[in-house]
Amino acid sequence: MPVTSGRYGYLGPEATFTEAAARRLPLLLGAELEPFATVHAAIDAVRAGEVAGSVVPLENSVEGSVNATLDELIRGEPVTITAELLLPVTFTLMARPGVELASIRRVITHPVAEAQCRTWMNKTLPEATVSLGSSTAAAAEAVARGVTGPAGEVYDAAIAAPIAADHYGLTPLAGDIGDDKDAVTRFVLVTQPGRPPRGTGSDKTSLVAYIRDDHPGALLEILEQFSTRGVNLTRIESRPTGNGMGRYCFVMDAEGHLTDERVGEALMGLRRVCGDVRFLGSYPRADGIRPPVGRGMSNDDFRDAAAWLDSLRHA
Ligand SMILES: O=C(O)C(=O)Cc1ccccc1
Repeated sequence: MPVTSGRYGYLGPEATFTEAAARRLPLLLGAELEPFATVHAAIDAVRAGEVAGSVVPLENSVEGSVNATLDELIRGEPVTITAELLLPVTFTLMARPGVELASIRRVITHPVAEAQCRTWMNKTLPEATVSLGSSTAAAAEAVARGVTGPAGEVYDAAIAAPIAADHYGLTPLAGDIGDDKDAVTRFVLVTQPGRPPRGTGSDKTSLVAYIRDDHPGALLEILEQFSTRGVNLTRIESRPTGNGMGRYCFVMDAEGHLTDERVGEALMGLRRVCGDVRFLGSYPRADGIRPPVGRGMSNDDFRDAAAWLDSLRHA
């Protein structure tokens, strides 16, 4: 059994949006935080027991899922989500002191930031090329240190969090350059599998369903498990399993907690119709929404029905 500690990891280096998210997570208040260079390294440290958990970006309101994170949840040794946090993000273009906006030709940033600043970049710096790095802070650090790209190219500027400019000694050239001013990113705390936090009445359950033998209606079968039990899905996404062309799994977020009868019944249904099901955790919703429970779908309704069946079987 790996040894865990009170330390937590996050997608680094220092001054990433993920660090800001980790510092806002109530569960991690006062915890020692350690940066990791990639999502993979941050989650592998959880698997190895080097840290008690890691905070990673999962999805963005504009760009969608962070595939590096989804793939860690889908493949390899299982880990679970214990908490989520929503963070508004604003982007700043920054360069070494003395570099002028008009002279910028090469920019580096994280893929999520690149997607969100595309309109501004096309309008303001149409000649510039944008390279992708492992995080916005790694991009800022590369600019500050004059790190060169694979073809020896020097990056003139980075798109990163406003605090990254201060942190890496760069000069902000333009602030709030995101196309959607209300963009929000969802971050999750990933830990080793274990008993989920208690249900709060405002919870989400994440899971991965792997199809058993591709066949017509396979996705419908999966969806039916939720709809017939009145469980609303807040997200569903297909990802390649990594085991051959055309093999997909579905990553889903459902409303409710593992201990809710309707969620438990839906999970049992999935277990019957899927090749495999990976439980990715039940945790409090960051938006605090308490969705209404449909008629006949409450815990009491399910328990009452189970007791009735039992009475028939044992009459
Ligand atoms: O690169 C970062 O700073 C991250 O934490 C990932 C990210 C990038 C862009 C928006 C939100 C999160």
